[in-house]
Amino acid sequence: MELKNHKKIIILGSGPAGYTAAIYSSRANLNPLLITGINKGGQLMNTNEIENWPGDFKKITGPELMNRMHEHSLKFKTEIVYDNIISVEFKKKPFFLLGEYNKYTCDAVIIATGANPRYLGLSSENKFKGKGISTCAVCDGFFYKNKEIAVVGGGNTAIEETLYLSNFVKKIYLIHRRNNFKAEKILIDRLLKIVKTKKVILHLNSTIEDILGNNKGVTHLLIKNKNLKEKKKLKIAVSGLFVAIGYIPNTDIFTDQLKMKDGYIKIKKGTHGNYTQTNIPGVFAAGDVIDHVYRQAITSSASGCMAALDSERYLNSLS
Ligand SMILES: Cc1cc2nc3c(=O)[nH]c(=O)nc-3n(C[C@H](O)[C@H](O)[C@H](O)COP(=O)(O)OP(=O)(O)OC[C@H]3O[C@@H](n4cnc5c(N)ncnc54)[C@H](O)[C@@H]3O)c2cc1C
Repeated sequence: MELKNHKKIIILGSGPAGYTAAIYSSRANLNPLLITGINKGGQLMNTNEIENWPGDFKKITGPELMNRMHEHSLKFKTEIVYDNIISVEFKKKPFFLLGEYNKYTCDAVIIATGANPRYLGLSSENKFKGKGISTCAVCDGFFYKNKEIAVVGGGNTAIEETLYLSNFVKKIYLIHRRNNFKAEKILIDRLLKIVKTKKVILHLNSTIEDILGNNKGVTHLLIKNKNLKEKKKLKIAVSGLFVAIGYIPNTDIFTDQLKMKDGYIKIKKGTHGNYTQTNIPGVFAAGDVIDHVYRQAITSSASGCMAALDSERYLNSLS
């Protein structure tokens, strides 16, 4: 293995948070190295339609947007390498990162390794990803105006997504495998109010057995109620399914190094709000890897910018 040059700053991840951090760090003359990870471009590579990136009101695909971020980072001379980090040592200085192809050392690091939505695991789910299957109501809900859709899940996210979607879709079938919701009471109360209006139909103790459709996208779901003895499955007509069963932050390699909460990297609170600094000075984190609430391209980019500025201040303090 060739030992790469020591860097002032290394950015892990090539999603909106990583590229934004790279653009800011390069323009601050920090000569950052950005390591893309296996999924170059991040989560947005899986979407064909983005309508909420400010300034891009004409249809733009995820790969187009991420390619532009890549070009933008290169324009300011960010060094970009394709590698996947498999272990890190943050308890000693300089920080050490072991990739599949190379070893790296640096004075500061920005972790922007993102998160991945959890899916149900049905083979039909893969077939309809981006064609009726979504994991983000704020991103895709608008495409289902006045349509009948389903949401699956029983935690805060599922209920929040249902409440959000109920503002513009015609009807929502909320499918949950248990009898009770694992969400905050205030959310459940709001949900039950809408259930009374029949805009939301609950299918509790129920699982999705299959997703049916045609070449245009999802048309029906097959649902099984676990309490009913008969094997008959219910077929409901929907044009979209929002899978809201959680996210898995990409933080396995940091578990014995950094403080975490529910798998997300914990950042310090400061006098002016949240910093992007972790419990280890010099290690910063940005984007979906620290955020289980907003999970948007723009919020990830914004925290990538904050991490770049925070790390610049940190590096200045060393000299
Ligand atoms: C299908 C879909 C559609 C979406 N549509 C929209 C939309 O329309 N609008 C919107 O605002 N948001 C949308 N989102 C949400 C948005 O994509 C995310 O909020 C955003 O991508 C998060 O950016 P990020 O940079 O934090 O992480 P990610 O985009 O998750 O990128 C993480 C990066 O880290 C890298 N990485 C991971 N592990 C390692 C490692 N060990 N070593 C090195 N690198 C690593 C990965 O390769 C990847 O490049 C959508 C999400 C999905 C899944």
